[in-house]
Amino acid sequence: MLTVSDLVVAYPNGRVAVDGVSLQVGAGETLGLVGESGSGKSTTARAIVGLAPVRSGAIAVDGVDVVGARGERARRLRQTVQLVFQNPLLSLNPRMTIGQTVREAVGCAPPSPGLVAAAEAERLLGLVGLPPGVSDRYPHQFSGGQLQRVALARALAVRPQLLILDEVTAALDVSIQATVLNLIRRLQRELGLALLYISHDLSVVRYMASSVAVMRAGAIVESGPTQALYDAPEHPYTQALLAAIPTLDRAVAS
Ligand SMILES: Nc1ncnc2c1ncn2[C@@H]1O[C@H](COP(=O)(O)OP(=O)(O)OP(=O)(O)O)[C@@H](O)[C@H]1O
Repeated sequence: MLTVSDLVVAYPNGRVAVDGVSLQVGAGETLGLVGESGSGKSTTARAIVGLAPVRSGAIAVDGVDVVGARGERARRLRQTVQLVFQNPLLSLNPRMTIGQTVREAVGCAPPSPGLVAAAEAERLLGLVGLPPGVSDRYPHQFSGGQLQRVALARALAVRPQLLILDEVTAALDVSIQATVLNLIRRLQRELGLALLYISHDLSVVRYMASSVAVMRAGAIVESGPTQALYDAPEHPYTQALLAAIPTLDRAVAS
């Protein structure tokens, strides 16, 4: 579903934020991308949706080239891959009700006979666990955890095959974090989505991902199946990250 090969991203100020990254996510799989702040995780995510200045390398989403995509190819990509960020307030239009926001996204999905946008928006808001009757409310009337559900509903509305989640629970309380993580796992199972799950938090990634890539200073230093990598990390950087692992696991499991 996603193949990134030797990706180099350089910002206009000359900063090389991603320097030779390669990774793959198969259909229905979850790859975790971990690393400290500034290691280039978000830049990699932005490059995959065509929002970062790629200097060299290749990115293919479901076989479609991302780099330089315009017109119909860009439109197809916007439908196939969706990106959800840490702060949904910044990405949701404050002047639109959440019903309008999700309905608009439903309109970007491939046409489906008999699908009524308003009913589909209601269904999606229910699917992410929001109570009935919230469609007429505005973003500022929701808590952080609820807004992240709205952002997920909007992303799912276009029926993507690949979802990139960038620090989506980092701003949430630990108990809410656990609920949102479980929601994402359930949605992924039910919808068969491929996930690129980005976080600096290794305990979250262990819970979410079947394989993991560890990023440092723009490069992948180690990758492999989650269990094997956590049990026997080879790179000193991975070992240091794992030594500092927090204790979310119990909260998630409860
Ligand atoms: N628009 C930009 N222009 C110039 N440099 C940038 C830009 N965005 C990010 N950078 C730099 O690129 C590097 C990688 O940043 P990036 O946000 O991709 O890392 P990250 O691992 O996602 O970190 P964080 O979790 O803090 O977002 C950093 O040094 C950052 O300062």
